[in-house]
Amino acid sequence: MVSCIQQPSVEEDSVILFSTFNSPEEYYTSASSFFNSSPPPQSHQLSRIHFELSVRNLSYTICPNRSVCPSFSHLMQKPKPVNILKSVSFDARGSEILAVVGPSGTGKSSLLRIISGRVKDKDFDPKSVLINGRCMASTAQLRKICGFVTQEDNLLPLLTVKETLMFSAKFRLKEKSSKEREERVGSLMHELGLFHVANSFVGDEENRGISGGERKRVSIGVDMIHDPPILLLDEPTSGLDSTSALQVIELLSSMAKAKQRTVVLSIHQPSYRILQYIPNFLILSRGSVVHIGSLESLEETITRLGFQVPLQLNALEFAMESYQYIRGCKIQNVHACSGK
Ligand SMILES: Nc1ncnc2c1ncn2[C@@H]1O[C@H](COP(=O)(O)OP(=O)(O)OP(=O)(O)O)[C@@H](O)[C@H]1O
Repeated sequence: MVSCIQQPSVEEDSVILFSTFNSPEEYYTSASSFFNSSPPPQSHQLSRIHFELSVRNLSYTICPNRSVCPSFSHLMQKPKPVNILKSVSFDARGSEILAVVGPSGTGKSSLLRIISGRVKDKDFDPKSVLINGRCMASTAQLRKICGFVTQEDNLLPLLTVKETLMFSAKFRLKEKSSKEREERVGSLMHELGLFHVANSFVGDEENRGISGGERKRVSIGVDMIHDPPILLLDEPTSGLDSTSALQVIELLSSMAKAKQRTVVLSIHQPSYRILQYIPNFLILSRGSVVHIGSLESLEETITRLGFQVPLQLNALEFAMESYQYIRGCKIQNVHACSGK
């Protein structure tokens, strides 16, 4: 159900905010019927729809569950609940990349899995995730709106790139005709720069196929086939050489801009060139937010705390290496990221 639509003004390049929807298709259909009133819909108008992702006071605790043989149970400690995320709040805007960074085991993957709806409803409160200001009702709703690219790709080595995307289209675009699915796969391959390898096997470590960067782009395509407005990626550059990593981030940045998509990704040690494509960072330390904002604002915070970033490091590297020192300098204004 779309409950609130603001009249768009194309001339003013206005942002259209929809409050409630059940899926991207529903959203786009509503948008197009809205535009249908007058004048007729234009693709550039539809592409202006923004989805702002907000997270408010998100906490996540797991109680590890281990089933043991009763005769050994007296030897084993009862697992304690693990508090993985603590009151995490941030905003991610459409058309931009927000990078989640932090030391290993700090909760980056858990955060992305939760927002993408891959965690059971009973384990967290879906209401702590808001899209365009409206609380999400369930993880099922999140799964429909957010595409999620996991760190490990789950591609079938003996399928070609085109077959892989057609396979995903068959499951995720059930209501479309095969011609429409073929068209969607074609435009996606074009968008992802995969046309030249359309008929190459994906391959794996044993059967050499496409390159690592191309595999990553295929994985992104598999989860983008239904054109989700919010795209979450867990370490999309891991295992890639610096050039391929840069290509993936460049691609995500241009896709975010072209279709007003909201991109949130986790990343380890981004290179200087990659940093140019990421306007905002969310730094996590032991499940808590220690900084949200641009690299420049991080630098300012570090200086304000009396530290100096060494010449050979950038502010992010310094913050990551000395995170225990900057813990506690949480920037309270969660709107810093969205410039509100
Ligand atoms: N199912 C689970 N059972 C027990 N502990 C878990 C479980 N899932 C996550 N954790 C713990 O939660 C913490 C955060 O894990 P998470 O994978 O989110 O971290 P991360 O920042 O993505 O790490 P990395 O950068 O190494 O991938 C870790 O200490 C991890 O051991």
